Parts: sequence; structure tokens; C-alpha cells
Amino acid sequence: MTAALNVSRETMERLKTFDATLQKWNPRINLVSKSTIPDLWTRHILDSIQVFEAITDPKGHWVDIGSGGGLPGVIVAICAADKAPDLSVTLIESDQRKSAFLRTAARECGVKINVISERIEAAAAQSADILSARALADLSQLCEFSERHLKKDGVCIFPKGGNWKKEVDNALQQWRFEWEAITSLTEPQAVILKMKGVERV
Ligand SMILES: C[S@@+](CC[C@H](N)C(=O)[O-])C[C@H]1O[C@@H](n2cnc3c(N)ncnc32)[C@H](O)[C@@H]1O
Repeated sequence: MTAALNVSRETMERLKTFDATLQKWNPRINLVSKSTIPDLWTRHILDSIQVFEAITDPKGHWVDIGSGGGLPGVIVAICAADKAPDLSVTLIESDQRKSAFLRTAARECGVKINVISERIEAAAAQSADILSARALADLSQLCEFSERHLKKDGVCIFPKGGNWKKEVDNALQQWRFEWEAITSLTEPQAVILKMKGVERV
């Protein structure tokens, strides 16, 4: 799988460092389910790279909420170090031990990340150009988070599982937004949902 990744040598070295750091910390703080470790590169790393790649020419401020083990947040920062060096990356994660992991992973991988160890609902508004969240909440709740942290003309990028269309239809009862679903490379039923113009109905 790693051979299939179209990334520079520097990015590959950083991804390997992330892999090693996550595997070192995982037994203590359960960053990802133990059962997914054998498929870490496909299930988590490639899955996060495609979130970064769903945005053509990322610029400004990328905010990942509920970052947990740095998926996709740290991977976004790693990809950006090579492909979008001016992008600033902020992660919001309320769990203190996971936040400590995120800071360590950023340092070990040699990428600059601002980690906010607070609840998404309580953190200062981030004015993000791009807002991502993976495995955090249903789409209506994510729209609410975007209301606090996304710029008016910003873009949301949410990987979603097989139930994604139902989530879109439910969210559209309370929210207005333009959306596009990009089929996931790692799971044919899943999509990367790209949304803009999110506002309450
Ligand atoms: C299921 S994990 C997903 C982590 C990661 N995004 C991934 O895909 O592996 C959700 C994470 O969001 C964090 N989280 C949940 N609700 C939060 C909130 N309201 N504010 C900040 N972090 C939150 C949890 O601590 C947890 O690390």
C-alpha cells in the first residue's frame, strides 16, 4: 500500500514517524482501535491523505476538530509541509492525553501544529478556511460546530460512512449547504463529503 502513495520522500519519512509514534502511544491511550493496527496505512493514513487531497490548493487556516490520534489532522499537516507550506493547522481535542500525543507527534514528525485542548463548543472561534472532522459526530452536529469555527466562505470536509446520504438528508432539514460526495479510495461505500455555504434554514 505504501508504494501506491504518491508522496515525496520527506513526506513518506514523516508518515513513517507518525506510524511509529502512534503505535508507541496506542497501547496506553487507545488512539485507534487495536484491531485496525494491521491496516493502519489503509484504514487511517491513506484515509486521511485523501481528506487533504480533496481540497485543491489548500490555503489559509485548516482546523481539524475531535482529532484524537491525529486523523486526519496530523496527516494534513504532514502533507501540507510538502504541498502547502503556508497552510496553518489547528487541532481541537478535549482529551488531555490525546492532546499530549498530538503535540508529541507534531514534534517528532517535524511539522508545526497548534493544538487546542478544549471542547469544540468552548474553544475560541477559529475562523477556519477549511474545517475537517473524522468519526466525530453526525452531520447536523458537525454543521453546528462549523457555525462556530468556519469562515462564511469556508469549506467543510467530512469523511462519512455508508449512511452518508441519510445524514445529508437529515441535516438538510435544519441547514442549507452545497455538497459534493467524493467516493472514498479506501471504502467503496464511504465518501469524503465537501460542503460550503453552511447556514441555518
Ligand atoms: C471517535 S474519536 C475520532 C478521532 C479521530 N478523528 C479519528 O478519526 O480517529 C473522537 C475524538 O473527538 C474527541 N471529542 C469528542 N467530542 C469532543 C468535543 N466536544 N470537543 C473536543 N473533542 C471532542 C474525543 O476525545 C475523541 O478523541
